[in-house]
Amino acid sequence: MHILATEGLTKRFPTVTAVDHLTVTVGPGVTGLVGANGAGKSTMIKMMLGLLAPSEGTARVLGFDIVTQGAEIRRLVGYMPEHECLPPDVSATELVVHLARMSGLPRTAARERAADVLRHVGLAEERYRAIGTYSTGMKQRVKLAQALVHDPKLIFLDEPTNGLDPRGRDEMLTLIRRIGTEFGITVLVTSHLLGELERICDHVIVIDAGRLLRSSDIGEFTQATQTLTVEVDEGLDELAARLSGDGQTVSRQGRQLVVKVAGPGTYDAIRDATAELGLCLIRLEQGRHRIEDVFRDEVAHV
Ligand SMILES: Nc1ncnc2c1ncn2[C@@H]1O[C@H](COP(=O)(O)OP(=O)(O)OP(=O)(O)O)[C@@H](O)[C@H]1O
Repeated sequence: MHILATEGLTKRFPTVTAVDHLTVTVGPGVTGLVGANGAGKSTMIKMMLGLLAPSEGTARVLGFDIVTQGAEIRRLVGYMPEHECLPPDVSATELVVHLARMSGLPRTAARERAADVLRHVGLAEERYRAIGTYSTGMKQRVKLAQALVHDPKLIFLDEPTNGLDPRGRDEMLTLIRRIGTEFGITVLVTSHLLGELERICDHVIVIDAGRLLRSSDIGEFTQATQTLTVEVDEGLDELAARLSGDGQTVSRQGRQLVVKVAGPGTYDAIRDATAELGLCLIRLEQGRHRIEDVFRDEVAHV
């Protein structure tokens, strides 16, 4: 079942075509929309919300037409915008309760629902403090909470990890994955950082200059390769020499060795070599294609 489907969707601004004949579908689960800055991700989301009219083409979100049924779509969809847009003088609780009331919830239900979502996104006592005093990570959580408060079927998250430090980024990604799996809400999340979506998405759509480069399940992006990545605490050069001498094809990548799998004997050779050299094996893992590799290769072919 398609949650969202576009057909030749195009948006032209006076000097740039932001979205260019995009035909794509999104199903349930967590989908990543990936592209460099300016690729057209935010423009695409604004069209999906019925806030920006397409120049050409059509699209349906949850079965509703984006041109004529924007209000129906916004009733069922949550939106976390990219840019800072929160009023500094009110608390997270006040803002989220207010937005719950605006979406039609009675006063008591709005309070309860706001408390629930703020707890889910990890805002505790600070939710009573003015938003102007929050860190970037806390503000991102408030933006996420307001996107969830009316119990949407689908949410659009525009660069939710922007401005976060590595730990905040990690926590936000875990939260997004939970929203997709535990709450059963379909998620479309954008990022210009290709690698970070690998962890949380079921499906990835890659766009470049408004055009579709690729739309695939995550497994197809990160298929197993016929290599093993080996990491030891020290003695990497010794190990490389020993494995090469043993007839294995070995290359060094930073602090790791990449060993071509010639057959089951490759695993034995690595085990025996590390044991005989008395090295401490930290990692032995099957190599995988990373989204970055796929993206780089496909952009190179455009
Ligand atoms: N209202 C507008 N008027 C004119 N040009 C616009 C407008 N909105 C976006 N653009 C242009 O359209 C292109 C796509 O912008 P968009 O914001 O959709 O990209 P993006 O992939 O979301 O990137 P970013 O993460 O940097 O926002 C850019 O060249 C941008 O300058």
